[in-house]
Amino acid sequence: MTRVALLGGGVMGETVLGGLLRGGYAPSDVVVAEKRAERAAELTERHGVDTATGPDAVRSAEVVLLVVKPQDVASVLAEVADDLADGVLVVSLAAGVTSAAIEEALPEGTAVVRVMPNTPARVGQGMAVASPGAHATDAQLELVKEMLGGTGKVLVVPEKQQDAVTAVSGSGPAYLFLVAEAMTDAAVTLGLPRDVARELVTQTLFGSATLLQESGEHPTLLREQVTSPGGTTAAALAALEAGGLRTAFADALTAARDRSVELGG
Ligand SMILES: NC(=O)C1=CN([C@@H]2O[C@H](COP(=O)(O)OP(=O)(O)OC[C@H]3O[C@@H](n4cnc5c(N)ncnc54)[C@H](OP(=O)(O)O)[C@@H]3O)[C@@H](O)[C@H]2O)C=CC1
Ligand SMILES: O=C(O)[C@@H]1CCC=N1
Repeated sequence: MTRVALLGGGVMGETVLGGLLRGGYAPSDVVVAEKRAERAAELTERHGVDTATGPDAVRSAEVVLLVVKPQDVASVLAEVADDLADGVLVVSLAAGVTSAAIEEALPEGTAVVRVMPNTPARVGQGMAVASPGAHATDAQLELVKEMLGGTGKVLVVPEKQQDAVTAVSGSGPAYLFLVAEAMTDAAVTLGLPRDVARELVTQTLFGSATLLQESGEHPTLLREQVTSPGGTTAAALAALEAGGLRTAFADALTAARDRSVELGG
């Protein structure tokens, strides 16, 4: 199996690690470099992986996964640049940071692939979107797709689309969790017990996403099928439109896209 160094063992680092292990990687194939010692120990205990400093982790790695905050990418690259193995593939999961900026910080010709994952990868239902940098080969892109297979779906797009992708699928789970929270609170306000409200909301989101996925039908059609003339749904949708839901989503995704561009500096 490909030898992997994972730099940054936070929320997304552990999520990707879980996906690798689910996809057939052994804990001995992966070494993690994580700044916080207690967090590194936690990852060893939970997943059985070794931890090391950044330079030690990358020395024998064929693939280096960069999973630190965008603001920390430059410093982590400076830390490991001299220790990268020949022919290494660097895969960055950092929002906003371009493959060109990473290539610039590494030895000439280093292969880079930029990826935007999301947290449903924790349960194997992630959406990861990959874009090859200037020096990544088709075989390296295939390797990335294969490596991320255990996290869920993987799509390849031109890198110029990555800031918009980040706004949609990268940050997207947070919007839907906010909807779940808001619906649950509203259900409690209507008098339902909280555990019942939570189950109704969770299964409704899960069922609706599954229907959208499996039917292949347009969301407008599926929405219309729920909306009986003069009924309850029409009343609710009118209130959501009056509350500016569509504009709020358009503004939210634009703000996320703009922030991604900004993080790329
Ligand atoms: N969370 C998400 O849903 C998604 C995140 N991403 C991207 O993934 C990346 C990581 O995000 P996330 O996991 O949420 O962030 P976290 O802050 O949870 O994880 C980053 C980890 O890296 C550590 N770290 C910082 N510098 C170094 C270093 N030099 N060597 C080793 N470890 C280091 C941090 O320690 P410390 O906290 O002490 O700095 C922290 O534990 C980001 O770039 C983000 O844009 C992409 C898509 C979705
Ligand atoms: O909020 C963030 O910046 C990261 C990137 C996408 C999801 N979380």
